[in-house]
Amino acid sequence: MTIRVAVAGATGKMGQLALRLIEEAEDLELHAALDSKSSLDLMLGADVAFDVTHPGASAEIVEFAAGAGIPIVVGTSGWSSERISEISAFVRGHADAGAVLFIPNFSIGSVLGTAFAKLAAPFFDSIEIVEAHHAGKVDSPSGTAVRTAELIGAARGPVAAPHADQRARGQLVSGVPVHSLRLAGVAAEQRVVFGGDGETLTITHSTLSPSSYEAGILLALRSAPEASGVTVGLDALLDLGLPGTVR
Ligand SMILES: NC(=O)C1=CN([C@@H]2O[C@H](COP(=O)(O)OP(=O)(O)OC[C@H]3O[C@@H](n4cnc5c(N)ncnc54)[C@H](OP(=O)(O)O)[C@@H]3O)[C@@H](O)[C@H]2O)C=CC1
Ligand SMILES: O=C(O)C1=N[C@H](C(=O)O)C[C@H](O)C1
Repeated sequence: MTIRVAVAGATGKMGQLALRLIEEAEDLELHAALDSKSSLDLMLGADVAFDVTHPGASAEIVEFAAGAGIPIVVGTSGWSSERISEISAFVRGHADAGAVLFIPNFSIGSVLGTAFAKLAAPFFDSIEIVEAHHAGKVDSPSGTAVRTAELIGAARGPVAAPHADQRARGQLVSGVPVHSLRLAGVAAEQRVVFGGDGETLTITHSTLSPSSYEAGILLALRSAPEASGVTVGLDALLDLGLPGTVR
């Protein structure tokens, strides 16, 4: 069966990547390509919608697609668990709502890095995240850092974050200090640093090329038609084979 995909954010870097993947895949077909000026009605009739736009635009796109019964894969950042809860309530309240798959990071290395961080979290009292992205990124902290911090917070409760009221100590997300760098020359990188008794552990993931997102985008697009409700994270679509699966 061919899956017809409507791409929101089609003129952007991620949107262009999605268009190429859809063109190359025999089981995917482009239904519509939307930019910031497009009517969302263009999505109607698609089997799956793909949102890679702007944190300020994503909620309207997600609600439109879900409300129209179109499953949507959301790659746009800026979705905290609090905002996701609002969409979950919306989906629960609409019997015919399309499924919503929030994927903070399509890269398998990043997903594993987050899973390893969740695994390590109960063993360390000091945990901080340093993320670096290209200078054009409009949101901070990154969606990946928010997701990682939320999973760490859920796995262990509060971390030790001395003097967290000082601005240079970062932004607390689920009690975890997150430091965001925005630098020319960088694509994306995340370091989760754990401080213990006489030791530190650092889990680093570096995105070197957008090709790292390709397999995850294809997996999410192919999974969406069969999905229901709200899913968060590519790990939910993968068998990571780790204890304490990252949910
Ligand atoms: N989940 C993941 O693995 C990844 C997620 N991302 C996230 O994806 C998003 C897009 O990233 P990227 O492609 O680099 O961004 P770009 O700036 O390259 O592209 C943004 C796209 O969104 C559109 N857009 C901007 N504002 C609006 C609006 N108000 N309504 C509708 N469409 C709008 C733009 O259209 P126009 O041309 O008309 O302005 C453009 O097509 C970001 O949130 C980023 O953090 C990025 C990489 C990986
Ligand atoms: O804007 C980006 O580039 C990225 N955004 C996502 C995020 O906010 O985590 C994913 C990836 O880090 C690239």
